[in-house]
Amino acid sequence: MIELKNITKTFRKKNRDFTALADVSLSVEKGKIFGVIGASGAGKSTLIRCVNLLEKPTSGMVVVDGQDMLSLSAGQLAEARRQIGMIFQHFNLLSSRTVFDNIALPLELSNTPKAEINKRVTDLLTLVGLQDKQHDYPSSLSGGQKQRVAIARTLANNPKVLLCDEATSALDPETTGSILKLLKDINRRMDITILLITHEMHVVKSICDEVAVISNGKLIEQGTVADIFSHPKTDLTKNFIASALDIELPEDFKERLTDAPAPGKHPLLKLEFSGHSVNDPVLSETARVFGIDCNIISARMEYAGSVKFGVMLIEVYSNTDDVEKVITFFESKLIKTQILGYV
Ligand SMILES: Nc1ncnc2c1ncn2[C@@H]1O[C@H](COP(=O)(O)OP(=O)(O)OP(=O)(O)O)[C@@H](O)[C@H]1O
Repeated sequence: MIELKNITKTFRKKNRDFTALADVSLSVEKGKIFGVIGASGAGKSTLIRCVNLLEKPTSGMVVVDGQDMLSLSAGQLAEARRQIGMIFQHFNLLSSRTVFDNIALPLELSNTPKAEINKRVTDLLTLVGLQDKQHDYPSSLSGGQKQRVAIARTLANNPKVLLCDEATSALDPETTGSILKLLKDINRRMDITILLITHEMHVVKSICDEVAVISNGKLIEQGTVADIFSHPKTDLTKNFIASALDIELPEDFKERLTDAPAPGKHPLLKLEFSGHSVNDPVLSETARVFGIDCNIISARMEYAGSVKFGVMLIEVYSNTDDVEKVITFFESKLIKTQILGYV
């Protein structure tokens, strides 16, 4: 449905050429959700804006639903863009129009008959769960409600593709979850292909089928979410995954945590499981082999396909010498292990 082939984009900055995208190629199959993740300035916005030619690539090819976008006339491009919806971090609603009228706008612009507009907008309001807000103005809505209006508005034209430019970055975690669920629902029910950009791996983990990691304008890794999560190759990808899995030490432990060992305190270890880790019952083996008990303080284990990955914080009931043996044992199972301190 979306194909970017060898896209390069250079900007002229202070009389010098700056390469924002370098030879980027990606392909999104119909009906899939594809995420592009990267840090600030990596080139994510430039990349997604190349799909509907809000940004014209310096070289390369953009094909959407079989159409070579760069070969279209202005009229054909306007028509093609109607098939490509886009939502933004800051919603871009018209403050002088009600919720209903914001959603109706694209239909008015395409001269849709009034009765049809009423029916379509009412259906869309139901789809995004905002029937009771139709007469309200954007200023009285929460961020999540504003994004629902923006989603309904972009769906009014029945697009085949939805581009999401950091669509949940301005929202709190709970609202983010509900918007991601809505996007997944739209993808499934309406068979809309979604390309999203984000700097948050949990967004990718929640709804994407495939992911590409962008750094300095280059795609440095791409594959299915299961593959990338279970076998990340680059440090950047590993860091993004770690941020999606990060777990907090409970307050009580934070207060008691010291850097140095002390009588009566136990080492607190952080174990990181990746797709490379051996899937053995390591905690019970530790107890059996070394006679050392472990207490799980906090854990977050996830599965990508059949591969387990995640983070676990454990308290080890042993003296300092013994803990080195335990760490060596975990490392032999390819579980990355670190002493966080003593509690
Ligand atoms: N119109 C422009 N003119 C000059 N440079 C630009 C232009 N647009 C983007 N850039 C540069 O291209 C690089 C990539 O920008 P882009 O906005 O695509 O990054 P991003 O990954 O979306 O970042 P963020 O998450 O902070 O929005 C940046 O260094 C930016 O300064």
